[in-house]
Amino acid sequence: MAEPMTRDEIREALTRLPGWTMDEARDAITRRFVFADFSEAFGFMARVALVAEAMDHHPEWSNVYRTVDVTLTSHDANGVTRRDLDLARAMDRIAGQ
Ligand SMILES: C[C@H](O)[C@H](O)[C@H]1CNC2=NC(N)=NC(=O)C2=N1
Repeated sequence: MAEPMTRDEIREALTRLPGWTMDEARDAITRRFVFADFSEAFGFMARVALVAEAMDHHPEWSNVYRTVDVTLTSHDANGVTRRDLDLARAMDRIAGQ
């Protein structure tokens, strides 16, 4: 089982992922992405889905029109691991935000 990161380690890593915040209650990191319209939002999700599958690490997310709310946590570690940070970085790159 992967080891979860400490809250201090997560906090330090999030200084380089400014759009993301810690959800301590859920031992996760979260971010809200807002796009120009639904088509952009869904295109983002489609591209992220392929990256997540390739990483074998998947987001918990919901989409309402042009907004995508994302929660990342590592289920097998019951907490945040480097895989969550890697996926967050990939999502930011894909979103261009
Ligand atoms: C069997 C499969 O490899 C595992 O369930 C992977 C899939 N995607 C995953 N995604 C996330 N977020 N956490 C996991 O622990 C995880 N495990």
